[in-house]
Amino acid sequence: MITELKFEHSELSLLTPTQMGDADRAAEAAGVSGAAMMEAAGGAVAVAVGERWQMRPVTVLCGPGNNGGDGFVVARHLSAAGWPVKVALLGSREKLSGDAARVASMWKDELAPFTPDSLDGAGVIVDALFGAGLSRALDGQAAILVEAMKSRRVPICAVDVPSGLDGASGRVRGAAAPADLTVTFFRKKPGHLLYPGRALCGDILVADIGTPVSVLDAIGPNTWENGPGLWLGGYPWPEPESYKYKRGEVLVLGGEAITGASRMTALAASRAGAGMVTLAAPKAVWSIYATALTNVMVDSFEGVSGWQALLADKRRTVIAIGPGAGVGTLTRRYVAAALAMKRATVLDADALTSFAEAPEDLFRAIDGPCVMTPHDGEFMRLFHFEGDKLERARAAARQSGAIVLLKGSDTVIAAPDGRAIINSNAPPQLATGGSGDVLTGFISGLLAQGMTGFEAAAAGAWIHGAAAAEFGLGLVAEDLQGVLPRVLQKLRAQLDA
Ligand SMILES: NC(=O)C1=CN([C@@H]2O[C@H](COP(=O)(O)OP(=O)(O)OC[C@H]3O[C@@H](n4cnc5c(N)ncnc54)[C@H](O)[C@@H]3O)[C@@H](O)[C@H]2O)[C@@H](O)CC1
Ligand SMILES: [K+]
Repeated sequence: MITELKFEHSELSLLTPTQMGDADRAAEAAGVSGAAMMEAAGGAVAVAVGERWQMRPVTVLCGPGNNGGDGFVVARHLSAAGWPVKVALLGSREKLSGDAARVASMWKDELAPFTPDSLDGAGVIVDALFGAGLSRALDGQAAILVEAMKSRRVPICAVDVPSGLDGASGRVRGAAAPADLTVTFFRKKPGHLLYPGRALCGDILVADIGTPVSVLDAIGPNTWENGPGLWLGGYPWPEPESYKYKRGEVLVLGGEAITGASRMTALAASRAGAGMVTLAAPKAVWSIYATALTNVMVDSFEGVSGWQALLADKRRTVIAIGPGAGVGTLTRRYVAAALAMKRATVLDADALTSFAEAPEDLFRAIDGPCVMTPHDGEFMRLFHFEGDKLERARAAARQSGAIVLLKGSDTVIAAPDGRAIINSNAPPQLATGGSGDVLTGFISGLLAQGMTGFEAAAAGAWIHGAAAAEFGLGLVAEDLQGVLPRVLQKLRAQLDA
């Protein structure tokens, strides 16, 4: 069994705007002044702008808080480097305080009026209106300027976040202009990865502004961006002493009407490294499965008692149900029988939809390690939570007691204890029929080899995205398991390097 990984200090940690405020205060308490961090932040943005764009007129839009303070530092650096710089401030210099007031006083030129005219002639705009301190929807002059930025088609560099983007949820409050480049500090925020925020940020750079990593001790991040750094250390590579049962056996329930889905799940589970994979085929369609599968064993069964007999074999450490299973009472009973074994179980697709009328029955039955992999529609049939994707997935995990992997271009993986991971490597071509069946297989295969549900779901989602990216355009779901070996070889090389 692999011990649960700890990754509080990881570079993949995500901090909400509130946590980022805590981090800034803790950094100050540790002796890094706010002024120094603001200088570092503005300096990093100026360097990023200089690296991305050739010298050209720039308009820096500054807000009334420290995000605006960063803007003044950017303006000073670019101006010193010879760039023609205009600065427009929302509000007045007199209303600025603290570090922002100090850096504003170092800007000796006149301020441009805070109107869309300030954007005239700009070859790049630095958006430093609001960052972590956004406290309400944009309105008035701020909203007018953001709308003007949106309509100008001038490249934008956002400081910390595109102003108006809520760093916690990825939602837009009032308005936000899409940036080409976003430079954020110390750690990313969930809103950089959750849609629509992700699409508004453009390329994201994380700059080190001197925040000591030890500030994370008190904050205790419980949200991460998915990446090998979270689970590669515990990845179940085949070892010389492994034998097939040590690498677990996955039992996949085969459907009667649709036989392709569970076959893809089974093949994906074996590619992901399960020692054995058995497809449980209803007697009536056994021959279809048997002729189509070679490295996957096919066992026929009849009815719930037949299924229970297959489950009775204790070597079958992981059970995967859902792809092509069919919606209805029978699938509900198959799921209940599987959950009663208290083994690692992956529930997908029809296994979830079959409980639309009585989700509580499903939650009550979950008593062992369980991973659910709903897409939005399936999720809404079982859960009725409001909020952003992170909040909904977390609430669902807490209510059901399962690891909930809520699919999408920003897949969220949440654990009942509140931890969550946002996946960010899925290319658009992954949105193709059957790709979910493959994901269920990858996760099952990793569970079979001893990963925990949370890690298996995270690693499964990541290798799924990486396989799609590796294949490129023209992908169909069946291609995913075929390119998995290349993804695994690259991961292995990364580990060995
Ligand atoms: N030590 C620190 O705290 C550091 C902060 N940094 C920067 O500071 C930012 C956070 O600074 P703040 O906490 O001052 O917050 P912001 O500068 O993001 O915004 C807060 C200000 O905007 C006003 N405001 C919020 N929403 C508004 C709305 N919709 N319409 C009009 N006014 C609105 C608030 O009343 C307040 O005056 C970060 O995003 C980052 O860019 C960096 O300089 C690094 C160091
Ligand atoms: K901003």
